Amino acid sequence: MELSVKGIVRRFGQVVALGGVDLDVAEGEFLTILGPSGSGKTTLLKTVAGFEIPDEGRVLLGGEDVTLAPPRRRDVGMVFQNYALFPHMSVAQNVAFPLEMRRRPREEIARRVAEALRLVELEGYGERLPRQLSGGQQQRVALARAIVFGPRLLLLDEPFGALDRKLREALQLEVRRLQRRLRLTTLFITHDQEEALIMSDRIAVMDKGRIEQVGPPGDLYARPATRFVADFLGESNLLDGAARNRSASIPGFGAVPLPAGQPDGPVTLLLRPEALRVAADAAAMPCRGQGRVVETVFLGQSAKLRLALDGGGEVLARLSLRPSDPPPAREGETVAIGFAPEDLHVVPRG
Ligand SMILES: Nc1ncnc2c1ncn2[C@@H]1O[C@H](COP(=O)(O)OP(=O)(O)OP(=O)(O)O)[C@@H](O)[C@H]1O
Repeated sequence: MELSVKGIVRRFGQVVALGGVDLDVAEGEFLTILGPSGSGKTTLLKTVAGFEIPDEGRVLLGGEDVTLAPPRRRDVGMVFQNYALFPHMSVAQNVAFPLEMRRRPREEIARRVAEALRLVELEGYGERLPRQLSGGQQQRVALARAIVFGPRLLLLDEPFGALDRKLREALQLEVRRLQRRLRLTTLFITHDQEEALIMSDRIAVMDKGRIEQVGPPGDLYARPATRFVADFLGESNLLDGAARNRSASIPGFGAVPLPAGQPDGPVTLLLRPEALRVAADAAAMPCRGQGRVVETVFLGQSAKLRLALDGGGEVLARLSLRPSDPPPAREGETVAIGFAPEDLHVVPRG
């Protein structure tokens, strides 16, 4: 493993910011830490960077224990939300800074700075000052500065947070391409689940100083290990029912079949909104109920329907639409709702 975090505990007085975190990041991997505000993401990143010393646990980089090593000894490149470029230095001087610190020869600095600026598509911007650049360009300079010295690990803490949506999407893809091309081992922090799904090889979902689950985006989305992960990553219907003899009775839908090995007792089932069908499309589905359309939201390529179930409770359906499709249902209308049992996922814990 390029980066291994083992049993990290960090307390601030009564607050347990990190409550025993284990994490491995492979060489060339893009791993995202996703979690709500206050879950401990930044504290974890700072511990890896060397700005925080943990109360317990170890940080290994390339097999070497760096838990107590100062940041400059760790060979880690970093980009934060708020640019943090040196305002009085030109773009080229900003990018050259890590190489100057390492006392690299002048020709090497010139060559590497030019190459880094080319990689972030800012050739010809070397003489400008940061304030003469847009927010997105400044973040690209910060990225060039973070990679110019060939770091062993790249740390990104909400680097697109201050940018508008269009620019953020463009930079997300740009960073991803660059990261793949250079095979940079990357630890990325965000609270934006969509961003995590787009960027990552794997996602680690954090809550209250702990990692709830780690896995590829598709796995976490389809098979969340906890209620928190199911809820935090994507939109979800969490249906509480009672399991008995490989089926569960769910209010509004009656008995639905469960996978083998499911013990009897209370069970929480995840049903993603896109698994639901309504009105005529529901007829062919093995599991069916009925509900009243409480709200419809048109989203262009899809529509979102909030439905009040006959048995009490609500579910959210997401229906994909073709341009020629009529509206799927009107508010106030009562419609059939259906789904296939293989789209149910039993949420294991919590
Ligand atoms: N220096 C500090 N002193 C006291 N408490 C701290 C300190 N740094 C972090 N904390 C607390 O530790 C917890 C985790 O904070 P952290 O900044 O790591 O969360 P986060 O997930 O990065 O949040 P955000 O997304 O809002 O940045 C919070 O409860 C925070 O208030």
